Parts: sequence; structure tokens; C-alpha cells
Amino acid sequence: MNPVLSVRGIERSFGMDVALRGVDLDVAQGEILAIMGPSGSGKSTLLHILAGVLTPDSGTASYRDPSTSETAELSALGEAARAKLRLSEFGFVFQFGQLLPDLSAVDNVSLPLLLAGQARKVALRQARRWLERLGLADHAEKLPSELSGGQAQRVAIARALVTAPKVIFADEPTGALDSLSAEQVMLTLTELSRASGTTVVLVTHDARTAAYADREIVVRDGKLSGLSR
Ligand SMILES: Nc1ncnc2c1ncn2[C@@H]1O[C@H](COP(=O)(O)OP(=O)(O)OP(=O)(O)O)[C@@H](O)[C@H]1O
Repeated sequence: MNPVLSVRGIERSFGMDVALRGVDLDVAQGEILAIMGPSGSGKSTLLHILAGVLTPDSGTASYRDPSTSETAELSALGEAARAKLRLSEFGFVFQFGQLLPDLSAVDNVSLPLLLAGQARKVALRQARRWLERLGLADHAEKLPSELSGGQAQRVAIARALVTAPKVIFADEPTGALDSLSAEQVMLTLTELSRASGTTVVLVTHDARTAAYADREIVVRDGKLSGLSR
């Protein structure tokens, strides 16, 4: 395997609460990986360490840029360097899309491009193109409150994809959706990621959501327990 993300011997506690107790994991380039497991088992903590949102207490977490093969050891970088890397390399989708409520769909999608220094006109054009690809062209000017849950989550996927990230991290992307919308969101996410060779790491409780992944792993009590598929 040629991993894009790699963690070794990861341990992480929050005060007395031990979230991860020795996790080793490699995620291959282009792979769609589902992290499953009971509530409180450490799934989100693992996702956050893979994404450089959190650093481990011990162990290493690294990211290899698939286009240059340069490796960054996330666990050794400071917050500012990790934030910069996250913005340029990664996309994020959360349970509740976390769209900015006062911005239209197209403004939400263009935001990461503006943050990356793109001119507004170009950013808006690209954002519209992504909304079209996600079947949301007619909803571009709507506020998040005027969208259904599934539509809002597809806007969040457009926002995650607009910067052409190397890896998408999704924490319970279907957690707030009915089963039909969940299916549409997972189809969209996996089709677009496969088409662009984007690696996806997603955390989910839901076996139907995990079924869209190439591989499922299970976290139990802070450790990887038997691979479920
Ligand atoms: N920021 C934090 N502050 C304090 N404790 C935390 C924090 N984040 C996680 N924990 C604790 O670490 C453990 C693992 O949490 P984590 O969120 O990783 O689990 P999870 O498997 O994602 O749970 P869920 O499925 O309920 O979201 C839990 O005991 C949790 O209370």
C-alpha cells in the first residue's frame, strides 16, 4: 500500500479520559475508508488526528502529498502550520453541514477559495460549477435555512470539494439525514471522490453509510478491533 495518511502508536487522552490507546493505521491513496464503532470509542478523535486537527500525546501521524510524495509529520507541526496544510490539502464535511447561516449556498461554497486567496469572481464561478455538478444549480442563491437537510449536506460536500482537496474527512456526514437523503449524499460523495481520486475518511454509526466505503474499520475502547470488512 502507498499510504496518504499513516498513524503509528497513537495515544490521546482528554484529562483522565483515554480516547485512543495505541492505534496504527494506513489509508491508501484514493481509498474510501469508514471508521465505525460505538459512541465514545474514539472515532472522532482518530479522524481529528489523521486530519491534523488534534495532535496525539504520543505516536506519530503523517500525511504524504500524493502529487509530490513529500511527507509532512502532522504530529510535529505547530497549529499554524497544520491549519495551513488543512486548508490547502484537506476538505471537511460534518454531521450538520455547518454552512454559514447568513451566506447563500454559492457564497458558502466559494468561501474556501476566497480564504485561499482566489479572486471573488473566479471563486463564485467555480462554486457555481460545483453546485451544478451536485444538482443544486437552482438553489445557489438560497440560504441554508431554505434548503432541505440533504441539499444542505450536498452544499457542504461542494464546499469540501471546491478546493480539489487530496483528502476529505467526513464526521457522521449522514447523521442528521433520512435514509433517502443519506443515500444521495453518500452516492454523491463517493462518485465525485472516485472520479477525482480523492481519498475519503469518514466516521459513521450507520452500516448503510459505511457500505459505500472500500474498507471498514472498527474502533472499540480506543483501539482498532477486528476489521469488519
Ligand atoms: N474535546 C474533548 N474534551 C474532553 N473529552 C473528550 C474530547 N473529545 C473526546 N473526548 C472523550 O474522548 C473519548 C472518545 O471520544 P470521541 O469523540 O473520539 O468518540 P466517538 O467514537 O467519536 O464518539 P461518538 O460516536 O459519540 O461521536 C470519549 O470518552 C470523549 O468523552
